[in-house]
This record gives sequence, C-alpha cells and structure tokens, in this order.
Amino acid sequence: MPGSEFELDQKLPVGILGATGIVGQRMAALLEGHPWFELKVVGASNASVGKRYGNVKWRIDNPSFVPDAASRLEVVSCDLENFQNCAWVFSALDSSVAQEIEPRFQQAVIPIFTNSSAFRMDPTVPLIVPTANGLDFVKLLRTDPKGLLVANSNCTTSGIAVVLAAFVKAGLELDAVTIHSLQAVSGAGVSPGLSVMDIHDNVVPYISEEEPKIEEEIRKILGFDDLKVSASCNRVMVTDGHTVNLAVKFKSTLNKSLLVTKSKKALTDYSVGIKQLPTMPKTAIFLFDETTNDRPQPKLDRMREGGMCTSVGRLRECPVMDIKLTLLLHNTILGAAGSALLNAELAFSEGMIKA
Ligand SMILES: NC(=O)C1=CN([C@@H]2O[C@H](COP(=O)(O)OP(=O)(O)OC[C@H]3O[C@@H](n4cnc5c(N)ncnc54)[C@H](OP(=O)(O)O)[C@@H]3O)[C@@H](O)[C@H]2O)C=CC1
Ligand SMILES: N[C@@H](CC(=O)OP(=O)(O)O)C(=O)O
Repeated sequence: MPGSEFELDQKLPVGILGATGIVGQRMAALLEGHPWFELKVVGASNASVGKRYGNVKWRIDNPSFVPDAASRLEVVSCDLENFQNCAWVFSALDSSVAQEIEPRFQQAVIPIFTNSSAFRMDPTVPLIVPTANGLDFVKLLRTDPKGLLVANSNCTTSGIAVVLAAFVKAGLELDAVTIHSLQAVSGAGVSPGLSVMDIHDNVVPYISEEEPKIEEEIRKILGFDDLKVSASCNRVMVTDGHTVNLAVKFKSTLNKSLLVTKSKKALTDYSVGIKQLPTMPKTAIFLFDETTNDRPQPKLDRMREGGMCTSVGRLRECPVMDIKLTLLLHNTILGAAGSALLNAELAFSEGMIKA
C-alpha cells in the first residue's frame, strides 16, 4: 500500500460499462473492498437494465460470489448521464458497442479505462499493460497528461508483452517472435460466447481477428515497429488462463546457451519500475526453474499474485529461433480487469484524476 498521500476521506465513485459480462464481473470483484475506489454505477445493455446486480447471472469464480456491496446496485443503461458523478469509468463493453459509447465519455471529460479493442491502435490512445510498459505510462502522465481514454491490451498480448519487456529491459534486443496460444473459453465472453458442442472435447484452431491484433499490439506496447511477430491462436477447453508457447530470436551473436542463461536472469531480475500500488503484483514474472518441467498450468498457476503475475516455465534453447518458453496469464485479470484497475491506480497516483 502506498503512503498517507493516498489516504482518502472518501473513496472515489467509479462505474463500469458492460458490468454484466465476464470482464465487467471481474472488474466488480476486484473493486470490492478496494482501498481508494468504490463501485457506484453498473451499466449494461437494455437486456439487463433494471435488474439488481446481485441477480445478474454470475459467471466468474470470485470467492465472494457476487460482490456484496455491488449486489444491491441496479443495472442502468450506458448513457452518459448515469455516470456523471463517477470520477471515471471502466469499460468492459463489446468492442463494436465501445466504438460508439466510449468517445461520449471522452468528450464529456470523464476518464475511461477500457478493456475493449475499439481504440487500442489509435495513436492518441495509450496502450498500457501496466506490468510491461507501466513506466512509459507514468512518463506520459508526467509530460502530457491528457490521455482520458487509456486502453489495456488483448488478453493474450498482455503476458507476452510482460515477458518481452523483461528481455528488452535486460538489454536483449528482439529480432523476431513466434506465438502459439492455447486460450481459455472465458476469453470468448458471454455473448455470443462458445457453444459447448463446439469446444467440449475439442481444440479450435482459429479465434476471429485475434492473430493480427496480438502482432500489432505487441509492436505498439514495446515501441518497435520493425519487430517480426507471428501469432497462431487456438481455443481450448480451459475455463480461465491463456497459455502461450513463445519463441524468440534476439539480435545477438551470443550462443544459444548463453542467451538462455541471460533470458532466465532477465525474467528473475525483472522489476516494472513503478511504485507499489494496491493491484500491483510483488513480482510481475514468476519463473519455474529447470527442476519443474510441467508448469505453468492454468489450473495451478493462473491465480498467482491475485492473477496479476505472468508465470513462465520450460525456458530452453530453440533449434530454430534462439530460445523458447511457455507462459501463462490470467486472461480476465492480468489480461483485462486487473490491468485496467492498475492503470487507473497509476493514473490516480500520478495525479491525472483529482479526488
Ligand atoms: N474475456 C476476456 O478474456 C477479455 C475481454 N476483453 C474485452 O473486454 C470487453 C468485454 O469482454 P467480455 O466481458 O468477455 O464480453 P461479454 O460478452 O461477456 O460482456 C459484454 C458486456 O457488454 C454489454 N453490452 C453489450 N451490448 C451492449 C449495448 N448495446 N449497450 C450497453 N452494453 C452492452 C453486455 O451487457 P448485457 O449483459 O446486458 O448484454 C455485457 O455487460 C470486450 O471488448 C472484450 O474484447 C479484453 C481482454 C480479455
Ligand atoms: N479474443 C480474446 C479475448 C478478447 O476479447 O480480446 P480482445 O479484447 O482483444 O477482443 C480471447 O478470445 O481470448
């Protein structure tokens, strides 16, 4: 927890657009008992308007089930006037809907931290995975604090960006990256979501629009326009937690064995370089050593550090590239709601949003 400068007389009122979906529910669960922010408004589509939030069909495995304080709220429409008293809003809207609704909040000068992909590649929108490029966000807030719309990345992108950021920070220059993902069903959201008939006992080797999104977002987050990235995405029968097999080629003349050693050190030494905040994990990356060759696994490792830590294992030489590894991230926490919340904490702690 930060020091007394952040002790507030009253918590800041915040709202969620798309509060009834999988990411919106995660946001509500993470906000329950938050030291600075209090969930006051929950918005969704007309299908949910008028319901008590506690009566909405709950879909995530939060220990407190529907968060207690939020359960009494009534779901409202995502019209601006319902959120006028919020210090800012989190958006967990479908991207097609977000495209229309999010700019209205931006124009009304209500800051918005969005999980949607609608504006991620807009050059005026910071694309921030706080445990990867959070320090860039701090610098931006200090020099040009106008970003009222802040996006976090695609879920799969998030953990990859964290690992690659650690390599870059350790001075390992990236040349090319290949990505093979095994993505959980919660990534597909509720509506339309995935049919059990399609995914049970199955692997689906295609996720609409996912591959180019990951490739572009990684370049934007790391700031390397010329980085070669190739992604292949698969949907698997896992509830939460995306697994990624990553191979990396460095711009280096060192031999592969040395690059493995340096990569391991980069991951174990990695520190994000920003202050401790309520949702910041103590360690952004957890590396399994060579005595453990069957981890990370979604069921066992997705909740490490409250779902905000990227777990890495099986880091070894690659006969084609230089190194390869397996990483795991929680797709609705690090990959969505947790990063949006940490971005808001960062912005608030840097004075972007006044109490
Ligand atoms: N799931 C994941 O792992 C990740 C998701 N994201 C992004 O986060 C966003 C939310 O994803 P997810 O929670 O999975 O999606 P869901 O389909 O589960 O939820 C969508 C939400 O948007 C609301 N909504 C839909 N149409 C409208 C409308 N016309 N007006 C107002 N509200 C509307 C829904 O309300 P209602 O219930 O009433 O229909 C619901 O609350 C998406 O943009 C997604 O791409 C990003 C990273 C990871
Ligand atoms: N498409 C991702 C989740 C997601 O919604 O990503 P995005 O916000 O980039 O559309 C998945 O299927 O796991």
